[in-house]
Amino acid sequence: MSAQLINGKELASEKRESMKKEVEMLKEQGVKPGLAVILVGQDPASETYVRSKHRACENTGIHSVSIKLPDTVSEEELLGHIDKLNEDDAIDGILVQLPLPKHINEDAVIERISPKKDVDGFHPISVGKMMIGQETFLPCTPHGVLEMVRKTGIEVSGKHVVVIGRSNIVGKPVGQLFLNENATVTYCHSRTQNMQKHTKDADILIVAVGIPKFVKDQDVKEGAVVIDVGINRVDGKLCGDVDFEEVKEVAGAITPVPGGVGPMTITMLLENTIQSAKARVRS
Ligand SMILES: Nc1nc2c(c(=O)[nH]1)N[C@@H](CN(C=O)c1ccc(C(=O)N[C@@H](CCC(=O)O)C(=O)O)cc1)CN2
Ligand SMILES: [Mg+2]
Repeated sequence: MSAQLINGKELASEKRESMKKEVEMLKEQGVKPGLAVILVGQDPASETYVRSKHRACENTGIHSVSIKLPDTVSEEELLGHIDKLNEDDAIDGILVQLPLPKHINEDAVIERISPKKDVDGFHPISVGKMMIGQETFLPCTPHGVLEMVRKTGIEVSGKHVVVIGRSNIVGKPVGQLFLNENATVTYCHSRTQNMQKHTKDADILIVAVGIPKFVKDQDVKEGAVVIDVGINRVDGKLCGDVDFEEVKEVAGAITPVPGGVGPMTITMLLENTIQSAKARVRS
């Protein structure tokens, strides 16, 4: 393998160590950061992610509250839970695990969360602030991606960043975050013609397309940084959207799956929760 491995698990645990200290300092000032996680239904992957979030909170000293609702819950009842959490002074961050069952309007749910507690960074106010470069909660996966690229030590300013995927959770915001860092950003998606022409020109290639091993060695420029946001289960095994075995021979640096972007997503959620608790201290 010629590429540098960008180890998300390691970076996440380094960051969590310094977060523990920040939480201790907040507690000395009488504030214990609190996160509420709402899970609707019993999707096994979502249950795993929610468990990981609670475990990460526990290890960092953050108080976490779990609200589990059946997949038959009405939108109104779910919104009622959010209203209560918005008013709860012990809660600094609220998140609703996505995806939600089809009968619930995801946009309405996200918009009900107070922007002051929007630690996922999905609320239109948070998204708008990020777009115009104002301080706000940054969405966790895109922020984790930026931190991982920073870890490689390569300068982002002026680089060509190509994003494959345009979801509201990852693709669109990750491109915006890199634009805010003065990168030149290209988005590729299902309607893009001659995608390889774009990907082959990327200094930093970010892949969030949801197709196992979609990116092959011939799609990547020699020495590029390749960030794989995909998490796919194939024959009971996890793999990303990048064909790791092929691409690692061409890339300059690459993230693995598992152990890459995933652990950083949860770490950036902790960071947002701590940021929100700090705002509580100041208020
Ligand atoms: N409300 C939200 N919903 C969802 C988000 C989100 O940020 N907020 N992101 C994803 C799921 N997600 C967090 O919620 C998440 C996904 C993956 C991982 C992770 O650590 N993955 C591990 C592999 C774990 C496994 O065995 O499956 C890895 O990549 O190493 C953490 C968080 C969608 N929903
Ligand atoms: Mg090949």
